Amino acid sequence: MRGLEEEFIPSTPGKFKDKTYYSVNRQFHRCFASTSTMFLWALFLIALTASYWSFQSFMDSGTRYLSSTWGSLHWEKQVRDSAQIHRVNGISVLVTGAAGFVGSHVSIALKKRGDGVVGIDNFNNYYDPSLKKARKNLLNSQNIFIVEGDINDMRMLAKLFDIVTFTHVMHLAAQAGVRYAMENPQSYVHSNIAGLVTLLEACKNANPQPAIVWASSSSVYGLNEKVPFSESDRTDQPASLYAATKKAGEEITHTYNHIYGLSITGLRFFTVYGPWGRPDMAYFSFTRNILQGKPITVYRGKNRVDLARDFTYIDDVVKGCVGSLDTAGKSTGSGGKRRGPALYRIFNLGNTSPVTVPMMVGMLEKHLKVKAKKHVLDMPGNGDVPFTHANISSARKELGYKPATDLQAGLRKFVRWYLSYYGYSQEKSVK
Ligand SMILES: O=C(O)[C@H]1O[C@H](OP(=O)(O)OP(=O)(O)OC[C@H]2O[C@@H](n3ccc(=O)[nH]c3=O)[C@H](O)[C@@H]2O)[C@H](O)[C@@H](O)[C@H]1O
Repeated sequence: MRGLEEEFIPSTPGKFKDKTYYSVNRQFHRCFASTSTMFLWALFLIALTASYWSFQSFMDSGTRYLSSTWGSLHWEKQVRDSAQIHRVNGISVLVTGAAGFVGSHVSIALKKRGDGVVGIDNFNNYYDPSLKKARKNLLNSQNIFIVEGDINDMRMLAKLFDIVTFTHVMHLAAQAGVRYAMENPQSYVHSNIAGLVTLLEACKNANPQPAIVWASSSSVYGLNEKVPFSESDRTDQPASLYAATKKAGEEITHTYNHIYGLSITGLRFFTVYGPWGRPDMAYFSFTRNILQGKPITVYRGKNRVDLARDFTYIDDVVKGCVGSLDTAGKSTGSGGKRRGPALYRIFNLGNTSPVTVPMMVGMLEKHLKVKAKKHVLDMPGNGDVPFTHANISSARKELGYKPATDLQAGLRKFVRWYLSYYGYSQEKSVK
């Protein structure tokens, strides 16, 4: 006897003979109504749905394996290749904020001497993201891979530590800028507090744990009036939310050192400037406005005293960062517990020779060969401090830090880069 399905469902369309069509059709309707046929149809529909879902998941995993998004095999290969160490006793460093100003410079310096470097950056639009993309392209050309992601993404961080045994983390991702904190306070909490804690959690969980070097800020000295600023001076009078989040970062990292044995080095950067710099900073935006014939606003302190900054050239800061990584020692924790004492250090990375803002403008005018249209304004209560001045004796002793570029020479290099990057004719503007 033939089974029902063989009887009524042709294996190949067109096999039915005309003379049997009506009787088959009658039987078909009769049988379709029968319970067993219903059951077969239901089975057929279930099988169809199941194959649709497995096809979908096949397509998803295919995309995962082939694409460059995080977690894919291709992505993992890029991360591993970038983390490869090419020198004896080299280190493998996860650089956060790698498409940023200091991050891009530090990444290149490490890669050049043969260390493994993997970057991470969220490419946010606090300032022109095309500059960050240009820095990224520069890093890619040096075989440094930058993961596009946020330090608040714990899963992604865990994945990175799963793929690579990072010996160090250079944590430079942050919401920067003193005055912007009044416009967007939440962004400081998101990056400088929540993001920092997420990163520290990932480092704490890693086995072995990396040593951490991270960017604090000269702004933690706030209203401190004792000059020059030493690391032991009071830092409990921040003048801006930015400063407060950096100060909080110093306390938070201390707890991770204390409880989990993470090696921590906090670097208080003093108004870092130079080629590939940040467009939101005064020297950068002044250059743009001067070249475009637009006015610049120069703030002035109480009693008409000029504001001053201990402007620090990027190459000097990079040396301080690399020196910190090289002397950081090991983290001692494992399995979420501290197993011995680990270093906790804080260093000023400044230049030790403050320059007033009007003097800085004069240097730019000289290099650009254009007079600035200055509007002098009393400093509004926007989080600014009147002056900064670093005592760098600790960094000199412990890191061999020795700033070598004064503001005049550093701004010349910056202007040269600016004119070339933005397509100005160099002969006309710079000596
Ligand atoms: O050391 C730090 O930890 C910080 O350094 C930097 O902050 P600041 O020292 O404030 O630099 P920056 O904005 O270039 O203003 C310089 C001077 O120009 C004055 N200034 C500024 C703008 C303006 O329009 N006019 C003006 O006179 C202004 O009043 C000030 O006196 C980083 O941005 C910050 O992220 C952080 O890293």
